[in-house]
Parts: sequence; C-alpha cells; structure tokens
Amino acid sequence: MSDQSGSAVDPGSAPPLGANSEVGRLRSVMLHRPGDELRRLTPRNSDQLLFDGLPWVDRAQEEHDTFAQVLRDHDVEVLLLGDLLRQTIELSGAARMQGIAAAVSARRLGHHLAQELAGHLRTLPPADLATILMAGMTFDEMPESPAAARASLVRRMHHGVEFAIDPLPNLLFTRDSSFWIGTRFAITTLALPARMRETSLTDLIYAHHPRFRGARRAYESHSAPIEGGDILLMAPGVVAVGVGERTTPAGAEALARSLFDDGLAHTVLAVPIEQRRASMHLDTVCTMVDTDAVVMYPVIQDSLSAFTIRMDGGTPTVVGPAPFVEAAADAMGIGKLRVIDTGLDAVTAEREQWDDGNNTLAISPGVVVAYDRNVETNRRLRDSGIEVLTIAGSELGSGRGGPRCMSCPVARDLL
Ligand SMILES: NC(=O)NCCC[C@H](N)C(=O)O
Repeated sequence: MSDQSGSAVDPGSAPPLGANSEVGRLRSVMLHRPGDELRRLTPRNSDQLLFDGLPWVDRAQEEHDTFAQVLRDHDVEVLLLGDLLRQTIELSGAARMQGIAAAVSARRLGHHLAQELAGHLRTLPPADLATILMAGMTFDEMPESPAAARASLVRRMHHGVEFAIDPLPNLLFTRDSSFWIGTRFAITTLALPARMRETSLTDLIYAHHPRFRGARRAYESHSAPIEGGDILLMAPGVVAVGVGERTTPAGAEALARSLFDDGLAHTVLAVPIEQRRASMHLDTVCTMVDTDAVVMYPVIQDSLSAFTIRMDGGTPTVVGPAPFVEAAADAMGIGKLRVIDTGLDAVTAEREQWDDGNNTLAISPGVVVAYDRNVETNRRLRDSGIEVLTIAGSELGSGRGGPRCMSCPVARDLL
C-alpha cells in the first residue's frame, strides 16, 4: 500500500514494531502533519483548545515537512496519522463506524440531529470523513436538511460557527495519545476535554490498519488519566511516569500494575511535576539524549524526585521519594545518570524551557532533533558531545510542544 506522502506502510518490509528505550535507533515514527484542524483556532477558543497562539498554518506545515524530511534523511520511516486514518477507513467499515460514533455526540446534538449527522458521515468518501474526524465540523458545514431545520431545536438555536464536532488541533502531538513499550502499544487516557477524542482515532488505526496487524495492546481499558508525554522509557524494564497536570497518581499506579502484570517493566518511577502549563508533561522538562544522559530544565534539577515502584512478594511496593537522578540510575543499573548541564541563567532557562528546549527526540544514542530557536540549550548539548539536528518550530511550537511531543516512535532498535 502506498499513499500521497510516499510513506512506506507495507507490513512485509517494515521494521519490527516496538521500543524499549528513548534512544534506541529510531526506525519508524508516527507524526501528524498539521491540517485544517489548526485553521479552527481563534482568539476565543485557543485557550480551551490548548494553544497559546494562533499558528500560521501554511508555515506550520512547512516546518513539519522539514521535521519529517530530517527524519527520512536519517532513514526513519515516517507514518503520517492522517494517511493511516484515511487508509484505515478505506479498508474497514468497523473503523468508519467507530470514528463516527466517537465524534457525534447526542449529548451535544440531541438524538435526532446526531442520528442524521452520523447517517451523513457514513456516506462520505474516506478522505472527507478522515478530514472531518480530525478538523471537526461547524453547524454551518452540516448538510442542508429541511427536516432538521423544521424539527431540531439544536439546529435552530446553535450559531453556525459553533462546532457540531470539535476539531482536534492537538493531534499534532502524537506522543500523547499512544505509546509503545516492548512489542506492544498502549492507548492512553487523555486528561482534558479538548484532547479526549484523539484516542478514538489512534485506537481505530491500531485496531484496523494492516501495518499494525497482530500487534498486542498493553495497559488495556484503564480510565485514570495517563498521557504519553509523561512516559519515559529510561532503559529496558525501567519506566518513568510524570505525575502532574495530566497524568494522575491513580493513572501512574494503574500503569505500573499493568506493566508488571504483562512483564513489560520491573521498575516504575513516579515523578511528581509541578501542575502548571509550562510543565504539563515530564517530557517538557526532561528528555533522554543518550543511554545514560538526560537534558533537564536546570531550575528543577536539584528538586526533581521519584517514588520507586517495584513488585515485592507479588504486590507492587512504593518506596521514596528519592532524588530522581539517583532513583533512575539505581533502577537502570548504571553508576550515574548524566544530567547535561545546560548551565543557563534562570531567565534564559525559563524562556528555552517554555519553547521546548528540553523536549528533544532521540533518533539514536547521542543524536537528537531539537528546535533551532533554543540556541543556548543546543549549544550546551553539543558541548557535551550530543549531535543536535535542528528544525524550525516558530509556528509548530504555538501549541507548546517540541520534537518529542510531535512524534510517537513505533519502532526502535531494542537495547
Ligand atoms: N508531550 C507533550 O508535552 N505534548 C505537548 C502537548 C501540547 C498540547 N497543546 C497540550 O496542551 O496538551
């Protein structure tokens, strides 16, 4: 099967699915090229839709194309979520029904209008339906219906520019709605209403796209919030989980139990992070750049801590908290976890953290992709021997996410 972007999606020749680290050689990654869902953002809805500004969409697409090309140039297969979604709907009637059911809300539209809209969506060509599932639909964009105009109070009372189906501008951040651990994938539970429907799309792609045929799930059917940006695969068997604005203690605990039960981890480090926008996920303040090294927001370096969870006598046991770097090194079985000291003054550090300077995507040990604007952080990384491939992110970054947030590794060489 081929697609418009030229992404290879033939399962026969594809690299084996899965990952057990943050830094193993990246073979295949899922990105989302931003589209019409970003054109829905206005000054009135951007806060609720979790954007700090209104991106210039054409430029954001150019920046994203460059990001994808940098990865392809390094022999990484790039799977685009929009292509996967369209192909899945083409191939599977069940996926089509699943996507429509998650998007059309009788709570919002009332029973009759919801049924009518669902019926209309069932008739659409796959590409059009995929676009609506991602970019949403306004009342103005709903098909003309004399019956609804006569009988639907909802149709009569809603303003035309309001959303009958909400757009999903944060699809750009493919990191958060699913992640791979070992040879399995996990569908997360997103915390905020603006993002909750994203997982219905990743779920149907993994369930029905031939690229993922036979792949098994981890962490099934759990309801406490857990987001992929909070999950760092520190080393084989060692998983750090940020607990803060998005992932809750109950989410981290449920994940730990599930990973232990499935033999996917022996240690989970629950890492408290401040509950504020700038540090919404663990990966906004700390990412791995080598098998034994992280880049970290210097302001939290001394205070970041972790509870260590391990199985003891058949039950999970929590110890700590202890300093994060010590707990991590201990769990990883290395003498020391190197924290690359960006040595920045407090103001520069805060600016570059806000602009995702700490949110790097490793494509192999010691080689990362980072935003070019974080000049000082990147300089210090290079001084420490890390190869930094830079991309522009002036528009992409307006949703507060960098290269790691914008990527879901589906295949890395195992360490
Ligand atoms: N892993 C990440 O930190 N992802 C970035 C998510 C940004 C998005 N606008 C959000 O607030 O959820």
